[in-house]
Amino acid sequence: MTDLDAWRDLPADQQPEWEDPAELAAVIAQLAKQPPLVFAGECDQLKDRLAAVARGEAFVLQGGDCAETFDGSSADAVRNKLKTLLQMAVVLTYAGSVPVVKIGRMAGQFAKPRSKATEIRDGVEHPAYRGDAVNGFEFTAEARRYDPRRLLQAYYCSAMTLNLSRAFTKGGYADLRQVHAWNQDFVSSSPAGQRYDRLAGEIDRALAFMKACGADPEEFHGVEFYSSHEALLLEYERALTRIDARTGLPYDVSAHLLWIGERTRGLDDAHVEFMRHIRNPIAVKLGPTTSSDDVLALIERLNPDQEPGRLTFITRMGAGRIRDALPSLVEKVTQSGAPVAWICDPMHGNTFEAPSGHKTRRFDDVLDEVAGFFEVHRALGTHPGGIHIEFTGDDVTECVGGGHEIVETDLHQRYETACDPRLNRGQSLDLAFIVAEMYRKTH
Ligand SMILES: O=C[C@H](O)[C@H](O)COP(=O)(O)O
Ligand SMILES: C=C(OP(=O)(O)O)C(=O)O
Repeated sequence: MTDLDAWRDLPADQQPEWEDPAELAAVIAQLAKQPPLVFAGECDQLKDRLAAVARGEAFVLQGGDCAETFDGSSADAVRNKLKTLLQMAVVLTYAGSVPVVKIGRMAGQFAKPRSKATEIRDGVEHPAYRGDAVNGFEFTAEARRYDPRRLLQAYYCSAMTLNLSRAFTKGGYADLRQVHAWNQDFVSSSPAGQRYDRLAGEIDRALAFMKACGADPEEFHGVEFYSSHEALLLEYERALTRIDARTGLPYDVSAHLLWIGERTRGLDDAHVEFMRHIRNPIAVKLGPTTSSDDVLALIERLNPDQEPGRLTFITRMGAGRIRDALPSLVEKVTQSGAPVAWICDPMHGNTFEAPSGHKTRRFDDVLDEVAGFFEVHRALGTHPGGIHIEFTGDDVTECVGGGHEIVETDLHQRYETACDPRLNRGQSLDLAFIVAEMYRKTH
């Protein structure tokens, strides 16, 4: 058994108990023959970018659906998400004056850890929905059956999404001269759209000025875009791990960046063991109960050689906890000298159930957690390295508050998430403007 399989002997949480091991084995054998979705050289490039973030020279914008779905892997849905991400990135770059590393929570985010193994509705119990890679969202025995063939479908949908993303980000759509075009369907209908349009006007003038001066850099005509997802289903991630011909080292070619979730970051558990051996840049989610010893031990296990850009921490403490829970972690890591990037996920510590039964989040709590993140880093003289959000490019009504003032009784109108509530396009843009302002004030 190689190092890449050592996780098999360790406890692995959140793994579906597939009914038919032979069927799983056949699917895994198929997956192991599929072409890589990303290349090791691209993963190394992202590692370099994240090293710059850890040094305080760039900012990460990471986001996408809570749970991608097979039906949602359409050209329109992918374009809308990318468009929103690009708009947010432009706001952060221009108003925050910082290079932005753009990472989609896209092209692979098909598996979800759940708090409960089953769901009960009106006295009927079925397995919980664990993401389209595992079972279907519909509440029937058939849909909720764990079906390993879905892993192949997750691979194909990831390939499709990544192909579209590469085309959109390199094929002219992401050209900075399109800053107005990304907003055309949005401008008059929303305060965030109007504010964005004014900023786009300033960018247009700056571009015209630069062109008149003879400067038209290549970076203005496309963007670097990276994919990421939670490395939850270890059989899937292992099947997509390949030895890089250049270096002879293993990379998980299912995405550029993989992260370990809050529920599966046990030091001696399977997820940490698997991730220790792949050479991608990786991240770990840290919830409010994380101790500084946990963090130092994770660094020792996952990045013993202190490779810059290899390890990012995504904190998700909750708005009420971040100011107390984060400082000691940042202090201890800083004292240790380990080169880590810190990113704030202001979503996962701020979920609650509305009286209607919808899971939701308050936009103000999201802002407050980001504000707390900036305050802590400012006080400690460390770098607030980015944000990790759940958002969509559509006008859903899943989180309350924001410029359009969605209230709890509006949630049913367009509540479309397959798992946790996402910011809609207006809320995402509002957030980008506010974060840009916070960033500028810290620097
Ligand atoms: O996205 C994160 C988790 O999968 C999600 O918050 C779990 O939700 P649950 O508590 O409804 O299972
Ligand atoms: C499950 C997630 O988050 P966390 O591990 O932080 O709960 C997630 O980001 O989908």
